Amino acid sequence: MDKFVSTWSDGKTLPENYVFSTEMRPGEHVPVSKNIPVIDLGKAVGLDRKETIQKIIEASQEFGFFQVINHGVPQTVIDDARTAYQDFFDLPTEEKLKLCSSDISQKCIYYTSNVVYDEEDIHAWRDSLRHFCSPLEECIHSWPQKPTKYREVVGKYVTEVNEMGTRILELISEGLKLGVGYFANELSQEQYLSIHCYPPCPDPSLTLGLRPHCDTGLITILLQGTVAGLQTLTDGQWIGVEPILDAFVINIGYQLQIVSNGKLHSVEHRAVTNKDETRMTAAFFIEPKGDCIVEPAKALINAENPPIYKSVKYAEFVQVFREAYLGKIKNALEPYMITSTSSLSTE
Ligand SMILES: O=C(O)CCC(=O)C(=O)O
Ligand SMILES: [Fe+2]
Repeated sequence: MDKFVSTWSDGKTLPENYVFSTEMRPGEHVPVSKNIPVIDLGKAVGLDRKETIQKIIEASQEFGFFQVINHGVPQTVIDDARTAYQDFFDLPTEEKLKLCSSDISQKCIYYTSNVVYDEEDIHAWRDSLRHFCSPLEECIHSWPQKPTKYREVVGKYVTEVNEMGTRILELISEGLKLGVGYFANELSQEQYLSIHCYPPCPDPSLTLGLRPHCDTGLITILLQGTVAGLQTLTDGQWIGVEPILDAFVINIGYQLQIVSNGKLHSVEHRAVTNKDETRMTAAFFIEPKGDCIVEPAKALINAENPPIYKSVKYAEFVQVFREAYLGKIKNALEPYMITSTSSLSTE
């Protein structure tokens, strides 16, 4: 089982099946941007609440991304989880391989590049651990048994991060004028965590840690740490998201773009590698249940603002998304757009 990058890489050679096409390669110079808003979530209570909501909505429209500080997730919870992630990836290969699977229905898997590794021509420079988090009391038994503290500390982490995510969704709901608790139902009841480990790479200009994609669900909450690597496509240009220790990067997923009827944007992003340091990130995804029907919120639809997306069953959407991810179709949202190019293609 030597397909895992951290197992075989000597940091000196970049095999051909990790070299992306010229158009996909990240190249050398991508500036880190300070433009993506950093929002103080502590201000979401009291006098500054309205202004904070405004900032979240504007950032979600303009960038599809923002960072949050003063977010209420206790420092010890973040530190302990980070140690647990690190300790997991430091385990002997045989231990990690116990969780190796390409069966995406498994509740906890250790995989490399992409869960559909065998279907890819070019692989991404990354090993990942992914596990479901909802309902926690059921999923937790599938999580790694080693390091021994993993379940306890990551259990606390996902509980806190989910609670913060719920607060952010509540602010978004208020900002979109959808009322209280719009997302507090099956729209947000599926959660999972992906911990990505990007080992040092001999030539970061030729490969990617994670291909360009938009996230499928409502929102993603990423602990990026201090090593840069996340980039977003803004106005046709890739820009780096500034690493801020202990801040969380929030991004809008496709389902929130649908619910907001295109008001909020799910923006393409990718992860690049670097030569010197291992980069480890934790992405927490808040998503609808598989059988949940997602559609533009009725409160946002009127004669001037007709729906621009069709209703879609979330599990079906995820299927289409996987094909888009592998480049089989261009844009996962396209089949669900009411004013889509389908009318043009009949000409
Ligand atoms: O690791 C990162 O910086 C990005 C992770 C990400 O975009 C994802 O898991 O969907
Ligand atoms: Fe993502």
